[in-house]
This record gives sequence, C-alpha cells and structure tokens, in this order.
Amino acid sequence: MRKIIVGSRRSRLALTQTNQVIDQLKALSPGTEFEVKEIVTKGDRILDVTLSKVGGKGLFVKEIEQAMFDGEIDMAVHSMKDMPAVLPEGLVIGAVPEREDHRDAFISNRHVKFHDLPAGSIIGTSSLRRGAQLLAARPDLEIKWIRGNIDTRLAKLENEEYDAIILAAAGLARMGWSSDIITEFLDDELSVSAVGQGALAIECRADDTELLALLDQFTCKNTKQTVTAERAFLSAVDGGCQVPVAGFATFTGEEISLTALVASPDGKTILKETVSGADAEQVGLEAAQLLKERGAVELIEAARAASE
Ligand SMILES: NCc1[nH]cc(CCC(=O)O)c1CC(=O)O
Repeated sequence: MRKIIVGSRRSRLALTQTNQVIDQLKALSPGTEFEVKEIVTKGDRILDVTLSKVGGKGLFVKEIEQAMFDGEIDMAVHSMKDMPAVLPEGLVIGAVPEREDHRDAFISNRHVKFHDLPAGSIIGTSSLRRGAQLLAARPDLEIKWIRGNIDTRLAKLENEEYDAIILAAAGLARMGWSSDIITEFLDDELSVSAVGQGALAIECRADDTELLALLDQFTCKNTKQTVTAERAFLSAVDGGCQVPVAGFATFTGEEISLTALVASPDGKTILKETVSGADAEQVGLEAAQLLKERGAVELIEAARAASE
C-alpha cells in the first residue's frame, strides 16, 4: 500500500486526534505508512469573532477538503461536530470511529455546581446551543462569548473573567486532561449535546477504494448509526450555525433513539422531541418533521434574521 498523507489543522486538539487515529490505523494495517501534513485554516486565523459570524461550521473543514481534491492529502480527521450536514460531491466519511463521551462538561471556579451558581454569574461559551439550554434552566445567568483553544479558555476561567465555562468532555479527554477539573457533566435533560459531539469523522475521496477498504474496518457500528440519525436531523432542519440546534442518539443494537432540539438563542423557546426507530435516517427525518410542525422553521428564520 502507498503512503497515506493525512491533513490536519495545526491546533493541539486536531493534531492529537489525528495522531491517535493514525496509531489505531497502523495497528489495523501494520504495513501502511502515514504522514501528517499541517494545514492552517481560515477558522484558525480568526480567533476574536463569534464562530457563527465568520462562516460557521464549514470554516475549519473547507480548506482541508480543497487539499484533498488537489491530491495534496488523502484523508483528514475531523471532529464530527465540525462537519457540515452535507459533504461536497466526491468526498465521503470513510470511517466513524467509536464515540468518546458525548456530554458537555461544566467547569466552574471553586467547583460551584451549575444549580448553585449565584444569580448573575457569567458562563463562558461560544455555542448558541449551550447558551440557549443553560438560559432555559437558569434565566438569571449571563452568557458571555469565549473563544480560543481549551487551554486559553481554562486560563480565562482561572483569571476570573468567567465564573464557569462549558467545554466538550471529549476534547478534554482526548487532550489528556484529568476529569478532576470538571465540576460536573451536564446531563441530557439540561443540555442536549451537539450533533456528532464526541465522535470523529474520517474524510477521504469517494474514489479512493484502497483507503476506503482500510477505513471501513475502523468504523464503530453503534457510533455510525447514532451519528447518522443525528446528522439526518441536522440536514433536514438546515439550521446552520446561527441557530441553537442539538441532537443526541443512542442505539440498543436494534433501535435508535434520538433526542433533537431547536431553540431560540435566549432559551425562552425550547422545542424538543425524542423519536425511536430501526432506521437511523428515518429517525432523524421524523424528529425534524415533528420539530417543524411545532415551529422550528420560524425559530430558525428568526435567529438567522437576527444574526444578519
Ligand atoms: N466547538 C469546537 C469543538 N469541536 C470539537 C470539539 C471537541 C469535542 C468533540 O469532538 O465533539 C470542540 C471543543 C468544544 O466544543 O469544547
């Protein structure tokens, strides 16, 4: 087999995830060689603006995809959460490895629990999804945007610019942070996680059959089923990044159960449905349909208009 060139963003999380995946692929295919090629994306260069304002989800992914089309790289490891609902023609998700913890981690100064925070406490997040759900539970709190990598955000918490921050548990785990720094994991009642959170997507060219054969062995069936339901929902609601959208599915081996949510950014309206079934795509579409019947389209249009 030829040498596989793996494109990666330069962030510590991206490089860590990429190298972890390469190690696991090498174990599956000891003869295959891999090389990492770093790519600095537009999303990495713009650090001081709200993510949703600078082009949303596709931002980190697009330049890496171009390198794949150009044959400069053969594959890339993305956080599933950062993947747009629809991939460009000619590229596919070749593997979905086993999902890490899907939950949001709540980290506060002096480990004050979420429900014990004093009124007016400031929560750092740049996710409309997290902001909306936390405000729904605690309208007396203040959400303040925060950007930068995990280390930067933890430093901002330490400097008391925020009383608490929310980070994905998966990112912390992959970066080797001890769970001791986490005050509590937000349960699915309080915060439904982002579509694909905790999962990875390994993207490659659709016609790269040799690589696809290797990647196929690396897919976790359970994760693939649940992520398929979540992404079918995302694609059907067409929310984009300006709208709080969440989706988390579980799979029993026979049945997929998806909890899907669309909300207003202030958390005053929360639409949430749980749908179960045997067909992942169908479950996702049905959840989107139910939420649309309850006014999700109007919510999405209002949020979009407000952000423009
Ligand atoms: N929003 C950015 C982002 N994209 C992927 C992760 C890591 C967790 C994952 O793979 O889902 C994070 C950090 C975070 O949300 O705290």
